[in-house]
Amino acid sequence: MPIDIQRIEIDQLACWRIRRGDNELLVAEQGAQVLSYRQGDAPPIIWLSEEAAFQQGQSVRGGVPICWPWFGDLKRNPENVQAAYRGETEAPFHGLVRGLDWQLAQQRCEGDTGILEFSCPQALGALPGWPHRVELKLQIRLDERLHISLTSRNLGDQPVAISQALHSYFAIGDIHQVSVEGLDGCRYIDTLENWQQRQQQGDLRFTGETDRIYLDLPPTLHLRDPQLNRRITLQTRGSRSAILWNPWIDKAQRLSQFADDAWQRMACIETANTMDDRVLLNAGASHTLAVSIGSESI
Ligand SMILES: O=P(O)(O)OC[C@H]1O[C@@H](O)[C@H](O)[C@@H](O)[C@@H]1O
Repeated sequence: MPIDIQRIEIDQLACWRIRRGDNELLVAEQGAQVLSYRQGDAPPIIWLSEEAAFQQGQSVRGGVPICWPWFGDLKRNPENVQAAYRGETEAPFHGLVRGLDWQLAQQRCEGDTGILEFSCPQALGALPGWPHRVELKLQIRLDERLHISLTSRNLGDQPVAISQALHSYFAIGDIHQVSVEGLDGCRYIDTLENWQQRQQQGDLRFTGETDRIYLDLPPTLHLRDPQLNRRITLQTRGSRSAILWNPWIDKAQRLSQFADDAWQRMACIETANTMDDRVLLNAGASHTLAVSIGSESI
């Protein structure tokens, strides 16, 4: 299986493209953000907005942005995650690293696998308002699936609490037809219903704006897509929570880099450590949050 790894530029962003046979993965150094992933001629698996902007300092809409060292609105995070931020200015949504330049530590092939490794040197004490020293690394591996793993190692001498997510946007045929399998019986927080806690019955179908934090999850979820005749599988490690998100009609109009009708063609399943699944990193401890993404015909 031929593997080709190339550095390319897309507008203002330095990117890496791995080709493995007829599979292609695109990753921006900024935010160590996976931008797109497709297998052969099939529609992409990871969704990238047709209105995506490739500008410095601004997360690209689509792909897999990294939310770290907190997920979402800091004020909605557990106390110890909030306390880790000491900044005077309002804490940015989804943490501090998605618009930063990460460094490519390595690009290599191991047999049939293409590998990129990035590190975020700013997390070692230079993030604004976040005075902790954490070694933060992202490894991306492409074999017949896409494997993304984010490792945080606390190099300080005090514990530090983080929440985080691999904010994955999936490309789908039609939001009205897809379902997410594996959530049955799980607790979730419905952020659109006053953050009330509920319990999932059966598979999830999208019937309106959806913004939920699922808890106590099993390690495998599926996104079933009858229109594209496929089932995307997510296998996670180091995670018991995920955010299921679709902005639907009104919020789509308020989002940056997002076409008014794009909500029909994407759904986010964000592999996470959030709410009571947050991570407390003791001095010297490390934690890896990982997802492997594959697709099969149905
Ligand atoms: O526009 P952003 O900052 O990339 O956030 C997109 C979405 O990210 C999701 O993770 C949140 O649950 C949503 O509430 C949010 O709208």
